[in-house]
Order: sequence, then C-alpha cells, then structure tokens
Amino acid sequence: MAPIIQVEGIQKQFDARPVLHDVSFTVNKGDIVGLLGPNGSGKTTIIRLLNGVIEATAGKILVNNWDPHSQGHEIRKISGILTDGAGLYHEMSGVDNLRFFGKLYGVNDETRIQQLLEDFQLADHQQKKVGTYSTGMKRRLGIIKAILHNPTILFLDEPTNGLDPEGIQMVLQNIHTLNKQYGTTIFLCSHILHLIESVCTQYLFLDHGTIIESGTKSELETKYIKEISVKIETNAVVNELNPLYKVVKQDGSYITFILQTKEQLPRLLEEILKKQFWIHHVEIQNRDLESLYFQIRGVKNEDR
Ligand SMILES: Nc1ncnc2c1ncn2[C@@H]1O[C@H](COP(=O)(O)OP(=O)(O)OP(=O)(O)O)[C@@H](O)[C@H]1O
Repeated sequence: MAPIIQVEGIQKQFDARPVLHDVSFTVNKGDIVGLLGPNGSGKTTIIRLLNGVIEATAGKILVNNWDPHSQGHEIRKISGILTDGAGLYHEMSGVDNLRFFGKLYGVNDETRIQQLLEDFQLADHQQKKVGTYSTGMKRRLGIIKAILHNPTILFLDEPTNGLDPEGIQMVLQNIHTLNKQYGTTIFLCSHILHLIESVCTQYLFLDHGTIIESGTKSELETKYIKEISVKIETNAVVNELNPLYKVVKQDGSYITFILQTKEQLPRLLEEILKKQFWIHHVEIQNRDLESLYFQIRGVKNEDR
C-alpha cells in the first residue's frame, strides 16, 4: 500500500518549549491508525500539524504528497477533521451547520445530509440550535461535518468523548464502514483503548513528544507479550495437569495459568478435556491493547 502520510523528524516548540522531538512515522492508504499516548504527549499537536493549522519547528510532513504548511487548503479539501470544539456554529441549527459546511466543501447534497442525520440519530433534532445540543449530540454532528464530503483522510481527535454507549457504537460502526466501503484512511487519537482496539489496524505510541513504538497489534504482541495469562472456568484438578502450565491463581472454579507461548493454550485445553473435566469459559487476560500499552511504556521507561 502507498503511503498517504509521511512524517520525518518533526520537532515542534511552543514558546521555545519543545513539545514534539524527532517524530517520524508513515501511514499507508486505507489504514486506520490509532495514535496513543498520555495527556499532553502531543497527539492533538500532531493532528494540527498534519492539517497545516500550525507549523512544525523542523522536519518534513507530506499528506497525500502535499506540504500541510504551504498546501493546507489542498489537504483540507480531501480530509475531514473532528477536534474538541468541532468548529460548529452554536447559533445555527444542526442542519444549517451541515448545509453551510457542505457548501464550503462543495457538497450541496441534501439527501446525503438527511441520511447522515438519520444514521447518527439527529434527524429529529436538526432544526434545533446547536447551542442547545447535549455534548454527545454536538460530537455526533461534528462527526457528520467531518465525513460530509466523503473525505479520503479522516482525522479524529478523541471521537468517542462525551458519547453514551449507543453513540460510541454508532461512531465506531461508521468508522469501520467508511474504511471498508471507500478505503478512507483514518487517523485517530483516543484514551479509550478497548474501544479503538476493535477498529484500528495500526498503532503509534507517543510518549513525551516521541513515537516510542509502532506496528500492528499482532506485531506488538509478538514483541512485547512474552507470557500469556489465561483464566479458565473449569473443574480441572490442578495436580492432575502437566506442571508445565504454571498456575498463578485459583479462585473457586476459575484457574489462572501462565503460558510461555500461545501454542500452549490449545494443548492445555485439550489436556483438560481429555481428562474428562469441563471448561465453561476461557479468557486471555494480557493480550488486549491496554495491557500492550502499559507493557510498551514500562519497557521504554526502563530503557531511558
Ligand atoms: N498553542 C499552544 N501553546 C502552548 N502550548 C501548547 C499549545 N498547544 C499545545 N500545547 C502544549 O503542548 C503539549 C502537548 O499538547 P497536546 O494537546 O498536543 O497533547 P495531547 O496528547 O493531545 O493531550 P490530551 O490527551 O490531554 O488531549 C501540552 O503540554 C500542551 O500544553
């Protein structure tokens, strides 16, 4: 896949205070990239740099082969962006906001506007002033505004902030559909790791203004997760199992094992069943994105 975002040796200072140091990464067309990092690590700053809202102190950025600083208007034509305030006009109704931004993007498609209002369950509220909307409603309208012109690249800064579980599902579903149907490249940052885990294909880990790690979940798992912690609901008698499977906890019918490789898991399950014990539930505990996040940050902090 061809790269659509190329970032090389970016530095950014605000009032001589360095915020980003030597940030480099590439995003390929059609990827859904999650930029992860603690508060203040520079995620929003990166999104603003990619859109040409602010200028880098040093380094090179290309978005669809355009320089965001001198060709930001080109980038904005093919991209959608959702940021904290969403840039909505509070004195205007929801639908008028969309008509206004639609015109700016050259999209005068009332059918599309109405369809998106339906999809994000805002159709009944479209005539109300945006100032009267709840946080979640503003967020959903902001997302419609960002995707109205069917962008090639979508930048989402904390897209699920302020949304209820239904709203979160709506947004994640839409991200997925856009990517699958149109091959939209999506660059998002979020703190809610278990939510973005279901949509992202690649991750960038940012810490103190530096990308400390990147890759697919499977690449990162292979690199960082050395042991697998698995919790099994079973009536197995531990002494009757191969001692290779280390038991770290037993709580009623829940036994937690530590395995050295993922290949050991089917063997362990097979052994339990062969010995005529039952298994009701199996849960791998340390292979989720959150575990990876802490593992990576821990390892990198030790290296410092
Ligand atoms: N316009 C600005 N002027 C001065 N400092 C700024 C400006 N914008 C951001 N910063 C500083 O840059 C650092 C990175 O901010 P940024 O908003 O990019 O972090 P973030 O990772 O998005 O944080 P959060 O998770 O809290 O949204 C912070 O210390 C912030 O205070």
